[in-house]
Amino acid sequence: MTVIQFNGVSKTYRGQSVLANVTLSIEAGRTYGVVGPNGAGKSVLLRLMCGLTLPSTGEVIIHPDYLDKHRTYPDRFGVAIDGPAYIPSLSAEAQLLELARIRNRIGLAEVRDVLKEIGLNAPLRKKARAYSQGMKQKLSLAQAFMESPDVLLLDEPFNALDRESMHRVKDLIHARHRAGATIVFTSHHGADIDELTDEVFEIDAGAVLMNRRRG
Ligand SMILES: Nc1ncnc2c1ncn2[C@@H]1O[C@H](COP(=O)(O)OP(=O)(O)OP(=O)(O)O)[C@@H](O)[C@H]1O
Repeated sequence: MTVIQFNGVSKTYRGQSVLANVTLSIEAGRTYGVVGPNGAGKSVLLRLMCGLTLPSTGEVIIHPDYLDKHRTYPDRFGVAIDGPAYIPSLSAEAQLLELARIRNRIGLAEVRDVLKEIGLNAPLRKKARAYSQGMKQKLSLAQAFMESPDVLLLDEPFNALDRESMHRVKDLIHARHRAGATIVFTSHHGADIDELTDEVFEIDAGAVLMNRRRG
C-alpha cells in the first residue's frame, strides 16, 4: 500500500527552485533514507510528506487510512523535523502529557516509558529551555515516538546524540519497523543509512533519485 505519493512535485522559494518535478511513492512498512548535501532539500522533502509545507506545483497524496476523521491532517504520523520543537517553560514529561491529551491515546505511563526508552533523564523540575542540545533532540524524538505511530518522519534523528542514546533511538526505529511502521529519515552518515534503510532517496540538484537497497 502506498502511504504517501508525490506526483510531479516542485517546491520553489522566492523564485529559487529546491525540488523539481519529484514523483515518488512511500510504501507501507518500508524504511527510507534521504541523503544529499546541506541545502539539498531533505527537510523540505520531509515537510512536504506530512503537509507542513505545500508543493508549489504537483500533488502530495496521503492514503486516506492515514488521515484524521475529517480527512484533512495526517494521523498516526510521528514527526521530528527541523530541530527540536518544545515548550520552553515545561519539563519533558509535562509537555509530552499536554501533547498526549490532544489525541487521548496514551497517558502518563506511556510518556514515562518513551522518556526512559530514549534515555531522557532530566530532573522533573527542570524546564526544557534549560536542556542541552542533545536533551532537546531526545525530547523532539520522544514526542515523535510516543504514540507508536504508523509513519515516522525524522530529520537527522541522531544529531547531537551521544553513542548510547543513538543506539537507543536505533533500537526504537528497529522496533517500529518490526511493528510494520513506515519510516523516512534523513542522515549525513552512510553507516546509519546502510544499517537501517530499505531504500534511499538521493537529492541531487532538485531531482530525487531512488536506490533500492534490499527487499
Ligand atoms: N521556509 C523557507 N523559506 C525560504 N527558503 C527555504 C525555506 N525552507 C527551506 N528553504 C531553502 O530550501 C533549501 C533546502 O533546505 P533544506 O532545509 O530542505 O535542506 P537540507 O537538505 O535539509 O539541508 P541540511 O543538510 O543543511 O539540513 C535551502 O536552500 C533552504 O534555504
